[in-house]
Amino acid sequence: MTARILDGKAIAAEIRGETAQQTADWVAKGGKQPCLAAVLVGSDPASEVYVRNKQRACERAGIDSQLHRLDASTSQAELIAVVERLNNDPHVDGILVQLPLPAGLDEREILDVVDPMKDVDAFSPENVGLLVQGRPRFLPCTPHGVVQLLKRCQIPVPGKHVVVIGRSDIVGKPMALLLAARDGTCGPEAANATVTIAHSQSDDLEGIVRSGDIIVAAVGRPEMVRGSWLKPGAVVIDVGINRVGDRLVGDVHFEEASAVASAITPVPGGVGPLTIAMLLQNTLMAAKLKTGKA
Ligand SMILES: Nc1nc2c(c(=O)[nH]1)N[C@@H](CN(C=O)c1ccc(C(=O)N[C@@H](CCC(=O)O)C(=O)O)cc1)CN2
Ligand SMILES: [Mg+2]
Repeated sequence: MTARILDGKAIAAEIRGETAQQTADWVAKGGKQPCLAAVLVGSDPASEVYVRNKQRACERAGIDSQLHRLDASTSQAELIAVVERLNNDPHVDGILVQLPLPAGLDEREILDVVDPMKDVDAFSPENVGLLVQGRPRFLPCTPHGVVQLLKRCQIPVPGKHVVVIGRSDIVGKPMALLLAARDGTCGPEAANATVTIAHSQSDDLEGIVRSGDIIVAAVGRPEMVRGSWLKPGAVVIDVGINRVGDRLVGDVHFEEASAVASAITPVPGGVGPLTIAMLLQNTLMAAKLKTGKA
């Protein structure tokens, strides 16, 4: 079997186009141009690329953007003060603090300060809580991107066994919630899957992965999931982005997996671009929510 390649880059472009149109319609009707403020602390090269790509995507979608660059030596109190200033700035609709933060800064405490109505990453406790309760405000970008990818590639999810490998706050946990959501919860994104969360400490991880119809790999370990771990015909969604020398690889061994799976996302060009596409949607939604017209 040679797996079908799920072209996340093309789907992200399609979604960005839809958001650009929706933004133009909103502004034409007298709505305020949405504005996204990104906070980048330090100069991690990958974060620099992601923030630049977010700004470029905003520009192309007709969304205003700001970049607040802070030195790696910024203190916790200084960073909190910047976030609070953005919370109180009426021009700013969406705020994101690019992760990871430099060592010494308490990520959780910073994310707790972001105004939940401007929290377009959906990382604040209030927005995570709403998602858990099945009445989300903003959907978290990467998991929402995965659900859109599955939907737009017409991959059947209801009733399927999805194995999510990884339990991070950003991907694993919200991914499992969205995929397991029942109709009428989590909006049209409800997926009605049977979900297993597996991780590095799971007994018989290979056996668990082999029981999955759909595998979402988000462990952060280069090429950890081997082709021999997969059920023939499984769908493989690789959320990992790992730099190995000058190569970018996912958490799945792509060549081996492609020989066994029915469909697979590449790295790069799979899930990554969808994260940014979904961020734009959340930013437009934040601008609309402010007026009570979302
Ligand atoms: N505040 C946030 N921080 C981080 C998030 C996030 O959603 N919010 N996610 C990741 C980084 N990230 C966005 O911020 C992100 C990662 C990767 C991509 C992407 O398009 N990747 C490309 C490859 C690009 C490359 O060469 O590195 C791909 O997969 O094709 C977009 C966004 C952690 N931090
Ligand atoms: Mg990818």
